[in-house]
Amino acid sequence: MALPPKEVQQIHEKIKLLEYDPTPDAKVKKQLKHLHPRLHRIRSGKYRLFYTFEKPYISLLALRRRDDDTYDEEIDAEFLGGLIPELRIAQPGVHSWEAPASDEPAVTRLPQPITAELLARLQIPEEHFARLTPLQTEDDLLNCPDVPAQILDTVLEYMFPRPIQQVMQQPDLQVQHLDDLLRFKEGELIGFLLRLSPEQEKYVTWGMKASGPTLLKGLPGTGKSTIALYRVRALIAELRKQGRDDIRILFTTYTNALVNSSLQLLEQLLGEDRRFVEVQTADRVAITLLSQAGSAPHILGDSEINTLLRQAIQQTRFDGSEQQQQSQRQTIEQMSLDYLLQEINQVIVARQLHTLKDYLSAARPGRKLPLRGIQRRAVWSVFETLQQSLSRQGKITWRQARAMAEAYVAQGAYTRLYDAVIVDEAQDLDPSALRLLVHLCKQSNRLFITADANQSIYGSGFNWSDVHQDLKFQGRTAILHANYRSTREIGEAAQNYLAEGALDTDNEERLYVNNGPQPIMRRIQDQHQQLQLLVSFFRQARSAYRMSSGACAVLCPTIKAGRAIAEALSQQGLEATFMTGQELDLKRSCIKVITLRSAKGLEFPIVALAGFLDSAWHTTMPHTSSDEEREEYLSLERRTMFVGMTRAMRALLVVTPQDSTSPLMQGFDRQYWNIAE
Ligand SMILES: Nc1ncnc2c1ncn2[C@@H]1O[C@H](COP(=O)(O)OP(=O)(O)OP(=O)(O)O)[C@@H](O)[C@H]1O
Repeated sequence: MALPPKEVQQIHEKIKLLEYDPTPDAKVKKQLKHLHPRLHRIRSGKYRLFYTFEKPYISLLALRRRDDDTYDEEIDAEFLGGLIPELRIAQPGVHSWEAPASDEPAVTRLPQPITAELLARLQIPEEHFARLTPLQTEDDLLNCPDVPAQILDTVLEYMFPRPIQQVMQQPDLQVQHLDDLLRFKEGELIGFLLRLSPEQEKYVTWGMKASGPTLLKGLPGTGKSTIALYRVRALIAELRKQGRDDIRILFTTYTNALVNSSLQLLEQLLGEDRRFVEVQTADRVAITLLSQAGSAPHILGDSEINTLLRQAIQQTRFDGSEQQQQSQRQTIEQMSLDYLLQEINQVIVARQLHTLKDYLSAARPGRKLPLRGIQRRAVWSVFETLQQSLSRQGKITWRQARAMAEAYVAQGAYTRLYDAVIVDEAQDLDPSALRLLVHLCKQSNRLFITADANQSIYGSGFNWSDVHQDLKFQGRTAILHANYRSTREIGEAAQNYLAEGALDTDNEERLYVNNGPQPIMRRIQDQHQQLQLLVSFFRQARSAYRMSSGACAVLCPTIKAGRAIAEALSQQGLEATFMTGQELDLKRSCIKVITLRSAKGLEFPIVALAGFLDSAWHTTMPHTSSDEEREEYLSLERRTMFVGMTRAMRALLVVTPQDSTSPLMQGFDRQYWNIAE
């Protein structure tokens, strides 16, 4: 991007030459076996272009200038670089960055000034010039909150070229025609598409002509969402082949934050054809349908439901003999409010059980606490009281809204069905939301679902075919094994932590493309220690990976802990913002502080899990007297922690309270985690 036009032309010619024949010729093209078995370079005037090749691809890794006083060998060696020295410590123990002295980071000056001319060549919008040109040091660039993270990263990348080890770990982007490189430089092309692995490529079109829907499973970071997006393109191509030009495809994500990022990728992937696709959360689909059906429901918030449920428990009159009534009351009192609400939501409302008889014989997959007939009667009575008070107030819950939308479509009242429906992150969808999506799809073989039960953080899993008879995936379930997001060290440490909370143990075989330092677990005594730790970790990781604050995230158990951490970090000069799931703005170049739950589906290069000091997670368990309920709760929250850990791409720190007795703060094995007090 930063090259002057004459040199661009020259380099372009050299790439053409490679396209024709990349093999070494002992003159311009040379193999650099001593640095890496597959590494080559081609000379182009003062520049060296480094590449690898493997039919049918040539991977262009970097372009380096050779100054008059450097030898080729020197530039090659420098270019290869090393792994990040400070973070590479494999032995447990205190890192250099934890020592108090590291609070005063060494100043690294930029190798050349940031000029307006340079910024223009890098295609950076002029509005940012005034903010960028005065910057002098690496730290200035890393911590420049009012410029978008992507822009800072472009300048950083130019100022501090990455060692080849890091470049090789970055995803491969695919260029269809060489001229696209020039078009990109001129700003006519927004970006390039990711090159999928052959395995992933296969699942983009897999089972499209089968007799039923397809399910794609896989560990975190294996590319499920990516494949789902590429599948949209494949479906459009297929429908076009059939002569269709009025295509309608629905792509659903779990959260609003994922709607935005999926839309951006679809725009890049589809260009004009983006108009054929609607991207929504399943809940938005349900609400839109209900308002089209003429009812604009008033939906209750979470805290309102808890209050109503408490009142319902008080008001419920249980039936039967005195003894039976007493035993029912006891059943309810011994259950935690959360567990009772989940029972009502997941088992009764979501499965649309309309009578006590249905509930008495219902399967309750994933629910560990067994409920006998008399106990189910008790739950049913509370459920009925709750329903009555809801209808008196003219309000409904989210679960009910989804169930109503499903019933509306199932009756055949809605005719604008979709040619294809893609459901990403289905593991936490309400059964009735899933059924709604099944009904909305014209043909069951155009339904494509991705899910990872181990990332289920709201419910306790379900059997697909219990949800809908069309959701039988025999012979149409695929599992992805290669993790492209996290390093092996992070992935394996997270898996080891998860062990007891796992719902799906199919994924024994795990592959990784990236390596890095072991994730870090530190036990702290107070808020002050936590803050010091976070500040040094982010400072050091940011500079080790040369990424701006926008690459960093703190994931917290509660909103309260998140707000406190964001404020404390900002006071220490590390701009940080707490964002709720609704407010999430991934482009902001500050440290994002979010809850563990709203991090679902997202990813960040540098992640810390913190804020457990004041949280119920480490002190108390919910009021409960049964082991089963406790076990179910713990495995759910363990999965939530697991989802948080697996958001990290390169560096992960988990901060836990030193005196915690909660099982959630245990289970860190020294074989996988770098642990110290
Ligand atoms: N073939 C590939 N090469 C390089 N990077 C890839 C490849 N496939 C996926 N990725 C990257 O890996 C990351 C994870 O992909 P994605 O979000 O699709 O995974 P996922 O399975 O949906 O993850 P999760 O279930 O944890 O949300 C993304 O940054 C994506 O761009």
